[in-house]
This record gives sequence, C-alpha cells and structure tokens, in this order.
Amino acid sequence: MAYQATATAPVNIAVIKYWGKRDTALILPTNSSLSVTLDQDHLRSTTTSRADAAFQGPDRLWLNGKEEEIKDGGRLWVCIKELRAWRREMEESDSALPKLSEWPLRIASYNNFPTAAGLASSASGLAALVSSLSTLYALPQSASELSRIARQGSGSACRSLFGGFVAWREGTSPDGSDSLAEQVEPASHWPEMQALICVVSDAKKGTSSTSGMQRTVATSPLLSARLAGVPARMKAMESAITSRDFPAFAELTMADSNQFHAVCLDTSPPIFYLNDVSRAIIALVEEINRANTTPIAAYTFDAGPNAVIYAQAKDMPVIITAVKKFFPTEQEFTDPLKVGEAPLPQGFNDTVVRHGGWEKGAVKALIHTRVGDGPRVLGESDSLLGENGLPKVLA
Ligand SMILES: Nc1ncnc2c1ncn2[C@@H]1O[C@H](COP(=O)(O)OP(=O)(O)OP(=O)(O)O)[C@@H](O)[C@H]1O
Ligand SMILES: C[C@@](O)(CCOP(=O)(O)OP(=O)(O)O)CC(=O)O
Repeated sequence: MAYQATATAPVNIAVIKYWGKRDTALILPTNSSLSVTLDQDHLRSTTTSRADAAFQGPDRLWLNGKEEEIKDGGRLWVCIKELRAWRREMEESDSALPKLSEWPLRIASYNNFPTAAGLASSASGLAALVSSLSTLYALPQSASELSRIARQGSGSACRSLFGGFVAWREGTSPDGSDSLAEQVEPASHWPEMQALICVVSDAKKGTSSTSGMQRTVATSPLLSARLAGVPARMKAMESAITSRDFPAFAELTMADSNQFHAVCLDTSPPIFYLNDVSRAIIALVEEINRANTTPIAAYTFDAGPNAVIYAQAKDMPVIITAVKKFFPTEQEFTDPLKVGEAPLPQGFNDTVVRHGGWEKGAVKALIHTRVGDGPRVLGESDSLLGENGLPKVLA
C-alpha cells in the first residue's frame, strides 16, 4: 500500500534580508527578516512524497531528475526526521492510522527555474518538501509550526510557507521554538504589488549564502551596526505594507539591499555579489525614481547579481520600458501579465546608464510576476513519481 502527496511552494524575495546565524545547527538568525511571496503561476517548486511499505532501503530524493544524497544529520534529513516524528506521535495515539512513519520515502522535486542561481530555489524547494510531507502525513500543525521545520532546511524557506508579505521573527529561545514565520498581510491586501526579475546570471553562484553569511558574522565590524538598525526597519516596513505606502516600502527595500551588500563588502575576504550590470540597474531605478519625484520602483539583490524590481502594477509599464531599452535581453520577453509599456518620466537623464545601453544579453531574461499565495496541494495526476517510485521527469 502506498500513500503520496504532491505540493507546490513559492519563491520569496526578502525586502529586509536575513544575513547571519546565531546558531548554525538550528538555523537561528541574527536578525528578523521580511519578504514578499511571488506567484507560483510563474516560479515554483513542485514536490511529490510517497511512503510505501514495499520500498527497500533508505529514503531517496531526486531534484530535477537527479538523485541528491540525503546525508545523515544534513538539512534534508533533519526536515524529514522532524516531520516523521510528528507522524509517529499521531500513530502512537491512534492505532487505526497506517504506520507511514515506518515506511521508506521516495521524494521527487522539480524547480521550474534555475536551481542554486540566487533565485531562492532553496526557499521554495524546502518549503515544497515540508508541504508535501506534512500533507502525506496528514499533520495537524499550523503553517507557522511547519515553518520551524522548513527553517532548518534553509532559513529563508520558512517564509515560503505563507503567501503575501511574511515576517520571520528571529525569536529569543535557544531551542529555536519561537524562531518562525508569520504572515504580515495576505497577497489580497496589496495585489498591485508586482516584481520584475532581471536575470543577469543563471549560473551557480560563487559564495553560497550559508558560507557567506557566516564569514560576515565572523569578520564584519559593520554587521553590528546593521543588526542594531533592523528592528526599527522591520517596524517601518510592516507599517509601510499595512498602509500600502509604496514610497516608504521602496526606500526601506533599497536601503536594506544596499546595507546587506555593504556588509558583504565589509567581510574578510570580501564577498561581491553585485556586478557592473547589477550596479547599472541600481543607477537606472534611482534615476527613474528621481525623475518621478516619488519612488515608483524598488530594487533588491540577494546573494547574486540578479535584480528584483518591485513596483505597483500601474508603474510596471515604465519600468519594463526602461529595462528593455537599456538592457536588451537575449530571450525575447513575452509578458504573462501583459501590462504593456509606457514612456519614461519627463526629465529622465539617460546618461546615468552607459551610453545607448548595454549589449544584448547583459540581462539574459526578464521574469514578470506578482505577489502570490502560499503552498498548494495538487492532485494524484500531478505526481512526479512513476509507479516504480522513480521520478517521472528526468533532467
Ligand atoms: N526543489 C528542491 N527540493 C529540495 N531541495 C532543493 C530544491 N531546490 C533547491 N534545493 C536545495 O537548495 C540548494 C540551492 O540553494 P542555494 O542557497 O545554493 O541557492 P538559491 O536558493 O538559488 O539561492 P539563494 O537562497 O541564495 O537565493 C540546492 O543545491 C538543493 O540542495
Ligand atoms: C540573501 C538571502 O537570500 C539569504 C538567504 O539565505 P539562505 O536561506 O539561502 O541561507 P541558509 O539558511 O544558510 O540556507 C536573504 C534572504 O532571503 O533573507
């Protein structure tokens, strides 16, 4: 007898960044963070988990058709172990339940966008794993309780268990019980919020977030100044979101991204995630905002050169026009949200970006999406596992 569940989970892009751990084993952060969940219609991880008494040997997992080792004591292993323990508790108190916790697992996952390229695949991937397993095991735990498990898979993954605008509260407890995610506002609160992802590079990045942030904690004198300011910034960001104050949201988002990259530069040896194209995108957005007098766009960069530009739907046509003009893409851009284009603001000074713009392909592709909801449970027909327990989609 086999039981299985398939779930999808979204990507989230932080506007107040998580950068630093106070406990590397439990993944407890040095500061709270806040993110926007992006629409799974465009970017998602899909995961099928199956438990079968007939499976032999240890649990196995495939990512994009390729087997990944579930290392003893590793992050995937910890997430699976904790969810299985919750299932076991249920089975112990209700003998009618099938003993799924005793059966080996087969797990297949698929990301519909580049993995490990600074597009937050570990966040959506670990959230999809936790969602599919908690559905398979019929766990009663809330999304916030599940976020504690996802956090141990990858810190930022805890925020992908919710849609909309999501805070990860750093917590104070040494055991991590209060370091979890909660929704600040649902997607429906500010549906005009959209994101334009400028894919500058989809190659695997040089310095992983995990090792980069620990080097910052160990060596950056600037980090303590950043940490002292985050609580006030979190408060201001939550109030900007609650009151749908885009200019305030934009100022805080850009300041936090710049401060995060400043502490990276302050790390020894320094970490450079931004490149010349990233900096040119910053200059472009700053100039659009200057010419427009109030900010209509906000850039933010994670641990890589790709830009995410947040803007409201009404302003996205201007942003798309500007980005396409100065950064002609390799891949033709067809906008799924079909917002169209619009002229640049009066007084826009195009000398801020290299004369005439960048060569084709400096920005490889554009992904236009919007704020979206949390994990979704799919049906049997969406299973990624074949009857034999091996993945259907091979890379
Ligand atoms: N769908 C998935 N299921 C399980 N694990 C995944 C999945 N997608 C990604 N991962 C894990 O996350 C790793 C990539 O994480 P990494 O932090 O290096 O990149 P990223 O998430 O794209 O970037 P960042 O988090 O810095 O924005 C993969 O090598 C894999 O171990
Ligand atoms: C820059 C960031 O994207 C860093 C994300 O770091 P990870 O969550 O990938 O790190 P680990 O907890 O070590 O897996 C900022 C953010 O998402 O808040």
